[in-house]
Amino acid sequence: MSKVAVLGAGSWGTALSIVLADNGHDVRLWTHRKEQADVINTKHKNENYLDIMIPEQLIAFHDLEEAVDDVSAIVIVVPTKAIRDVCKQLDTILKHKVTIIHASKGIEPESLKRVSQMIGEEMNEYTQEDVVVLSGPSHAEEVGKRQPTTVTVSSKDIKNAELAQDLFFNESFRVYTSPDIVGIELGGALKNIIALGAGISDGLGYGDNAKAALITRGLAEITRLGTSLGANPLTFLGLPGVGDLIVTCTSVHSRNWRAGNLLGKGQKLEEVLDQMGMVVEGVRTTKAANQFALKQQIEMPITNGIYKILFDDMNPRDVVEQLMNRTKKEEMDDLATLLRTNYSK
Ligand SMILES: NC(=O)C1=CN([C@@H]2O[C@H](COP(=O)(O)OP(=O)(O)OC[C@H]3O[C@@H](n4cnc5c(N)ncnc54)[C@H](OP(=O)(O)O)[C@@H]3O)[C@@H](O)[C@H]2O)C=CC1
Ligand SMILES: O=C(CO)COP(=O)(O)O
Repeated sequence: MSKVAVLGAGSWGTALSIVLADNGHDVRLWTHRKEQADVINTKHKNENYLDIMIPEQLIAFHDLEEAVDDVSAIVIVVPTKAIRDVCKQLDTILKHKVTIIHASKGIEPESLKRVSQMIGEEMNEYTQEDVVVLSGPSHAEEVGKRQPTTVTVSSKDIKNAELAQDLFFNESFRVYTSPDIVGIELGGALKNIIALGAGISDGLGYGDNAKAALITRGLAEITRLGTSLGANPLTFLGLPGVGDLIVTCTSVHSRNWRAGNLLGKGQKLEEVLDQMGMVVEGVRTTKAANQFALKQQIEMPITNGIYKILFDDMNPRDVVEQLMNRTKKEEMDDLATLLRTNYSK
């Protein structure tokens, strides 16, 4: 059994710690708030994040140096905007080489960097090739209850991905591997934009037809952006692509869907984020993807519409009207070309 530190004691960090503790590992859950570590260690609950009892062998730490002392693997699960800060701290205190896994889903506005790239940039002894991503349709609320869940791990070095697979795999948490880290990271990040859209659609009172259209056409534009950055288009048909799109667009557990739902009901972005109390990654990722799509002339009308609702205060109904009245086109056009090109390689 291994000694593993999980950095980030929100809902996902807590749920992944439970999986690791169930597998018999010595798990240290690090939080940047001392009072939260004390509550977890006395009540064995992380009340504001996950309504579930935490195994007693799972210990929360506030001191990062203590949390990572002598561990063989570190799982980073803070919101994407905190990745660089946490890695900078880690870089000054890590005394030995470990397996680094991350489970965060977002990309950085301006740079469009993926999380493994940010980790590689902030940690001297590591490159993005060393990092493993864990992603897939996996709401913390269900993982914490040991309900059947499947995810995918990926790294440039397949041995690292297999190490992560061995750490997490159990009878209710099935872990696949994939060689396509670019696609796995982008699938997990970009689906949050579409989940905001699905929430907006439900908030407006539209039905299943509209949501199915958003998921399907959303998948098309995510695939377009992903492949332009080097992802394999087939990855978007797997768990971290269509799988994660389905789970986030159709579940009340999703923070992105819930935020979108409030926007669709007429609330403003600031008030929505104030009441969420948890990270809504899709907001920053919409900004990043929209900037990139405009610059590279990649067709992403749904992302662009959601950007206008979030940042230009455009009325969601007007955005839907614009989307529905775009120029007539063939459904498959460039996607068919993408898939054909990939198959013929
Ligand atoms: N929740 C889920 O089901 C899933 C989430 N994810 C991804 O995991 C990542 C984390 O999400 P989730 O756990 O839901 O988020 P939460 O909002 O539930 O928790 C985020 C945690 O990170 C902490 N944090 C924020 N900034 C820092 C910082 N600078 N240093 C240290 N800790 C910090 C927060 O602390 P504080 O309490 O002080 O705010 C909080 O404990 C996201 O990228 C998300 O997309 C992926 C799959 C499933
Ligand atoms: O990524 C997730 C499930 O796979 C969680 O999505 P939310 O952040 O929208 O809750």
